[in-house]
Amino acid sequence: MAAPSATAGTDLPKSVQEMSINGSEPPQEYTVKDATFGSVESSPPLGSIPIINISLFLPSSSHDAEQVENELQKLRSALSSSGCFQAIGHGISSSFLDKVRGVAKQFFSLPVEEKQKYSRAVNESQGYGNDVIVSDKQVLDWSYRLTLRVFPQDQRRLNLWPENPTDFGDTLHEYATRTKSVVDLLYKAMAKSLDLEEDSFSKQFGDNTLMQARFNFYPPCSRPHLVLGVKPHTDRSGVTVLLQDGEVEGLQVLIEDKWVRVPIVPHALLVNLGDQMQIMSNGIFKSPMHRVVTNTEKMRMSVAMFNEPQPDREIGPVECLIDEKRPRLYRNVMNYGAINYECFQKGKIALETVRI
Ligand SMILES: O=C(O)CCC(=O)C(=O)O
Ligand SMILES: [Fe+2]
Repeated sequence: MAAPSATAGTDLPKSVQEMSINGSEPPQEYTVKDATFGSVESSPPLGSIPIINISLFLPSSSHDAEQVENELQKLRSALSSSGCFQAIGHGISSSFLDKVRGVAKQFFSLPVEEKQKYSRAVNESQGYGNDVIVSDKQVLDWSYRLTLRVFPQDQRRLNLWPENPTDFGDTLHEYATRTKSVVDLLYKAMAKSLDLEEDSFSKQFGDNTLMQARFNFYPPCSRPHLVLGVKPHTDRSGVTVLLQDGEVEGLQVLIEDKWVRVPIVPHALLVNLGDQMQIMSNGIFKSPMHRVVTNTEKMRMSVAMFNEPQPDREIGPVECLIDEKRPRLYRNVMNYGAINYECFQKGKIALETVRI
C-alpha cells in the first residue's frame, strides 16, 4: 500500500519526534524555501529585551509614585518598539515555574502510544501532535505540541488533558489562573501607560476571555539552517505569556527588521504583545514577528499561554487613541481568531486584512 501523502488537515506520516530520534534528513515539507523574513540564522546578536518589574503595577500605597511612573514608561516604550518584554515581579515562584516545565517534560517523555491517546483530531485545534497542516504550500514546523483551552473553564476538553503525570491537570489549572491574573494586571497597566482609563482594554476583552495553553517541544534537528522550530509569525492573541526553556535558547524576535535572540532569564515570563492588542492600541503597541530556530544537540521546550477576547465581542481601536495625527488604523473586528486562521490558510497576514 502506498504511504499516505501530506494533505491539508492531516499529519505527515512520520512524526517529528520519530524523525529526530532516527536522525533522518528532514523532508522537504520542513525546509524553509523563501527568505521573506530573512534567512535562518541560529545565532544573531542577543536582543536587549527590557526587563520590567510588574509588581509595581499592583495597587499598593507603599509604591513610590516616581518608580511606578518610570516602569509604566518602560512598558509603553517596550511595547511600542520590540513588542515584548521580560516580566519579573510576577509573584509566581521559580519552583512552581520549574514544576510547570517539569510536568510538560514528563508528558512529552511518555511513549508515543501513550501520548497519542490525546491526539488532535483532524480540523481540531486542541490536542497533541505535529504542526497542523492547512495548506500544501505551508512549510512545517520542527516541533510537536499539546494545545489545550483552559478558560473559560466550561470549554475544557478534559479528555485531552494528560492523566500522566497525575498532577498535570492541577498544575496547568494553577498556572493558567496565575497567568490570567498577570495579564489582567498588564491590560490595566498598558492602558495607564497610554494615559487611558485603566479598563479601556480589559472591557473590550469581556469577562469570559479565552486562555489557550500550548506546550511546545522542539527536538534536535540535523539541519538547523534549513528547518525552523516555528516559522515567523505574530501571535493572534491579546497578550501571550511565554515560559521559556530554562537552559536552551531558540526564540528570536524581529526588531527593526533584524532578528535578535531572546535571552533566557530563568525566573522571568516573556510577555509578547499579540495582534488584537495592536488593533486595540490603534497600532501604538506592536505585535512582534518571532520564530524559533532548531539546533542539532538539545531538545527545547516552552509553554505559551495565549489570552484572547471573547470571540463574540467586537474589538477595535480605543477611541481616545484616534485623532488627526493618528487616524484609525484598523476596523472593528469580531472573532479575530477565525480571521487569523483563514488568512493563515491563504498565506495572508491577518493584521493587514483588517487595516483600513
Ligand atoms: O517556543 C517559543 O519560544 C515560542 C513559541 C511561539 O511563538 C508560539 O507558540 O506561538
Ligand atoms: Fe508565537
